[in-house]
Amino acid sequence: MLRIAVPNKGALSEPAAALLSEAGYRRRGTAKELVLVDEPNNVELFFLRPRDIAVYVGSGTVDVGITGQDMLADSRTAAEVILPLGFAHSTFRFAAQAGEERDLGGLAGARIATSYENLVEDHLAEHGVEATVVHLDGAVESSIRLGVADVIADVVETGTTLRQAGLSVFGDPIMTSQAVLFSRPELTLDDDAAHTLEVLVRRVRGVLVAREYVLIDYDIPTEKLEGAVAVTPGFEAPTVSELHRSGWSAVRSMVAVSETNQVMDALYEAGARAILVTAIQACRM
Ligand SMILES: Nc1ncnc2c1ncn2[C@@H]1O[C@H](COP(=O)(O)OP(=O)(O)OP(=O)(O)O)[C@@H](O)[C@H]1O
Ligand SMILES: O=P(O)(O)OC[C@H]1O[C@H](OP(=O)(O)OP(=O)(O)O)[C@H](O)[C@@H]1O
Ligand SMILES: [Mg+2]
Repeated sequence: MLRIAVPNKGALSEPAAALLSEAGYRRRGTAKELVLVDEPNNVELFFLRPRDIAVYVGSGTVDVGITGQDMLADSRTAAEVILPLGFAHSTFRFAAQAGEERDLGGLAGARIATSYENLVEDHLAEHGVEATVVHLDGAVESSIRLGVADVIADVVETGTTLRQAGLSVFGDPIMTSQAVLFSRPELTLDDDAAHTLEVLVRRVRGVLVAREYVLIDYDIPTEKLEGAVAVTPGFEAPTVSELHRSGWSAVRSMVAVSETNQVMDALYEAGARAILVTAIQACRM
């Protein structure tokens, strides 16, 4: 069986469970269930704190895991990213009270509060800045007002939390992050587990593609086909069939969800009609 570490709490937990469930794996019944054996799929899921997942995977007790790249960096565990998972997108940034922003050099001697101590220390060391890192478990945005730090380094997604605390970011992002499926470097598995991992990766890729792409169908006068096909090249090539009306063709292709409306407009202008968009339920690429 392949052993997979899955986040049990926090921002990663629900999207990770949803992704695995869409990929055909069993969902746990309650948040109290810590281990789940999914016999038909040959996997054992361990629900662990996202911060600990790098430790388990790094030590080899679990084969692969899902966590955030920032947490992985903070764990200082040697890891190999198998697949970025397209959720929990965030940046990791310094922030200070509005008006107190500074450049990286201006951090010398400052007290920096963070839950990602190693990530911050490694970044400071890389840039030759000496500062005091204050470790806090969470809600670090409050630490400046409460007097334990001069600046913070934390996860920023929308920036809402920072704004509400009257803080603003400064300097370049320390890193950008998203959830990833990862293993330890040069993972060796028996044939059975190796095949299960291949299937897992193929299935998850399928879910990501199904989320990011739609199918587009349209009719086009055959003389205008080349122009339209150039707008919808698809992955390999679009499917073109004859319409039961002389001089017309029907085309089917995959298009990125984010570009759907621009593509439909461009197709219409290129002479396409009956342009239909359909969601992809599942796929194997
Ligand atoms: N608001 C958010 N938007 C996007 N990604 C986020 C957000 N908050 C956290 N993350 C990402 O989720 C991962 C786990 O962070 P999370 O906050 O869930 O862990 P934690 O702080 O240890 O747990 P908890 O918040 O439950 O104490 C990190 O990779 C982080 O970048
Ligand atoms: O930029 P935003 O969209 O506001 O999101 C970022 C916030 O989300 C996370 O907090 P979380 O809810 O995990 O609380 P924590 O600080 O206790 O970890 C993170 O630590 C930031 O505080
Ligand atoms: Mg958090």
